[in-house]
Amino acid sequence: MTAKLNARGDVAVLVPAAGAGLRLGPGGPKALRLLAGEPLLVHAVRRVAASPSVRLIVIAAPATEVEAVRTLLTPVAPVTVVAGGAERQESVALALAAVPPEIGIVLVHDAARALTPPDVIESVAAAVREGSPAVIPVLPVVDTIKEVSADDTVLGTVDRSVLRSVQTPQGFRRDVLVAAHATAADSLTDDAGLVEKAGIPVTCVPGSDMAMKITRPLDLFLAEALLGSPQ
Ligand SMILES: Nc1ccn([C@@H]2O[C@H](COP(=O)(O)OP(=O)(O)OP(=O)(O)O)[C@@H](O)[C@H]2O)c(=O)n1
Ligand SMILES: C[C@](O)(CO)[C@H](O)COP(=O)(O)O
Repeated sequence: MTAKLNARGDVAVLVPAAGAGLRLGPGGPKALRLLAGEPLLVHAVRRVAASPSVRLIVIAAPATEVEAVRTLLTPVAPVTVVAGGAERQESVALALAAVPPEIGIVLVHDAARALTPPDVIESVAAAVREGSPAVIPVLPVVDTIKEVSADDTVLGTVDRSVLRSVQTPQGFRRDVLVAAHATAADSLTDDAGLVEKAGIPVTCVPGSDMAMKITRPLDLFLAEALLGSPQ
């Protein structure tokens, strides 16, 4: 059954899903790779659609898979599908262009973080609604972190108490995200980075182990185990 989105919701979620998944190895675009028999994108969109704040979902799909992604997601949730770009940042900008101006809160959420629970999506949206212009879910860093030189000599040990591992969804006031993308001079790995560069404060909220990014082959095994664990 297709999940209905909340017509009274105030949030659009952009789902960049156009990446090749090179680090995952051969097997086609990562968002369409299977986890427990279903594409990662289906897992991700199902959880986004279960978030009561969400009124609109825009997917940036691999350019050759736009129709296939529309067909794939028809039984899952009503979505808008656009062709993504060569870089993640371009895919996000293309999806952002499909958000009507009356939606004031925009979240950007990697298809690769396929198991992110709806409550993380809700807490990011709530923090933007309560007045933060930009919000990111984070986890503490658990390893000791070293700074090293190009020849692998240790230069020093970084104070990890001031570091955070950053997840998605990242949430923004729509005007803040639009301005950050419009003025972006460099390619950055996340959207909050663009907002930081514009001098706008970015607030952290707790992330979740379930929001891990499926990047390497090991991550698929870990995600499959997480799916089977009590959540
Ligand atoms: N041109 C791109 C590149 C990435 N993404 C999306 O951005 C998210 C985070 O990217 P990452 O996990 O690094 O995915 P890939 O770029 O596919 O991975 P790799 O670097 O291993 O190829 C993913 O959902 C991916 O589909 C995108 O929409 N468009
Ligand atoms: C946006 C992101 O998921 C935050 O951790 C991440 O930066 C995606 O990009 P990457 O290509 O894996 O660096």
